[in-house]
Amino acid sequence: MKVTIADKLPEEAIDQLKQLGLDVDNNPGLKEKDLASGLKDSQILIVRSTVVNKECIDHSPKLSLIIRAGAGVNNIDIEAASGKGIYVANCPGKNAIAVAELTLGLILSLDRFIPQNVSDFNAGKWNKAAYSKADGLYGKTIGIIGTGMIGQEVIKRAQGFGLNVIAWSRSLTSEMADEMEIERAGSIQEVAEASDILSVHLAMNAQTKGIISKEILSSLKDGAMFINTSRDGVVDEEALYDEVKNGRLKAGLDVFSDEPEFKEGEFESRFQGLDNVCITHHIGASTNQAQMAVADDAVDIVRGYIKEGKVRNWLNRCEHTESPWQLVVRHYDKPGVIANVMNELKEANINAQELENVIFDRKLAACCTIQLDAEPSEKVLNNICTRQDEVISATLVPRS
Ligand SMILES: NC(=O)c1ccc[n+]([C@@H]2O[C@H](COP(=O)([O-])OP(=O)(O)OC[C@H]3O[C@@H](n4cnc5c(N)ncnc54)[C@H](O)[C@@H]3O)[C@@H](O)[C@H]2O)c1
Ligand SMILES: O=C(O)[C@H](O)COP(=O)(O)O
Repeated sequence: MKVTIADKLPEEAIDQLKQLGLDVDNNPGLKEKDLASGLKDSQILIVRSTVVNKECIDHSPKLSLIIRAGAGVNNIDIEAASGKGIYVANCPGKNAIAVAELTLGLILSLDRFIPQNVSDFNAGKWNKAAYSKADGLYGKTIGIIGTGMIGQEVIKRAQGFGLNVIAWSRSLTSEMADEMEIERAGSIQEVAEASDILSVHLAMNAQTKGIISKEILSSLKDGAMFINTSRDGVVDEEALYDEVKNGRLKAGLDVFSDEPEFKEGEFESRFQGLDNVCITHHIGASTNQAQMAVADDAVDIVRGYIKEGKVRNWLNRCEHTESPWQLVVRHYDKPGVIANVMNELKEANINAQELENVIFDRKLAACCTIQLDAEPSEKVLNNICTRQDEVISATLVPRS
């Protein structure tokens, strides 16, 4: 089995994949356009931020599993993968601490002018007067949008700095907020109005696109900080640019819309040269600790897939099949039994949506559970049970 790696993974992970007996095509320089021509003979593709588009999926006949070695999966066309029966999985939480650490770094940098301090020092300029105008963080309020893995790690670190925390998240309950010792807000707007610092930690998807709108940004206090280490698409970047250009807000960003696809080289951004903006190179996840943790997780997903046929962190599984009926067939474990059951269902024009077959100790008998899109008639059930040398029992269970 062949695995293609289209981003940089630690050597240890490459070795572990080889030890699993895989043919490893380690090609970290591959870009979206390279992948778009397809992977002719790879069954598994591992990426970090490299885009896996529909063309890649349509032109990769053997591809069966795509792993995002990281958290955000907006670089993968999941809809196209689902249409071709390709598993998509990610490695959630493994880089959350690293991103939280960077988030605090951006906040401290903006408050204490750390990048400008260093850059002036290196240029031989001493400027204690200008750089003694920091406000300090203690006792201020940070607003957290999205209390997932990263949001929660940011909360702990912010509390360590003596910041008060107010948060909004779609699934944040009062009990959870009490446990985290934070204030729970009813809306993003409410968080923005109360915050000296607003930090966003949402996944990027159709519902969160532009969720940090012009109105949200304009309801931040004068001089407030806006921090984004999630994805550029969650914020109205035009509005953000206006707010930082006119000097009303400060921004700490690890993600922005014209982020280069290449790893090293010249580039231009409208955010360059603004003193109230601190931008890093999408390095939230790029500590050794996080990269090792993510890579270990990716290897473990591959291991589970090739050894047990199971995909951990499987993202594109249909959670709710409409199958109203479940057929449980206990049967003798020999060739053709399930095929005969399926044939009876096919004759009755009944579709089997999900199927699981498990085998008992002694390897004589097995149990097959099949989710059906329609109710089989008595006649179909009788036909299945008639093969007494194959079927022990067939029971129809309505799924509620
Ligand atoms: N800068 C980096 O290097 C870096 C590293 C890791 C993750 N990230 C980004 O940060 C994001 C969050 O990562 P995480 O590990 O905390 O993920 P997570 O899955 O634990 O949290 C995601 C959060 O987004 C919220 N969310 C998702 N869909 C939503 C919707 N439709 N409406 C409202 N809320 C929604 C969830 O409720 C949750 O609070 C990732 O998706 C990724 O884009 C960036
Ligand atoms: O979603 C993520 O995990 C991050 O954005 C990390 O991106 P990277 O793997 O390209 O560093």
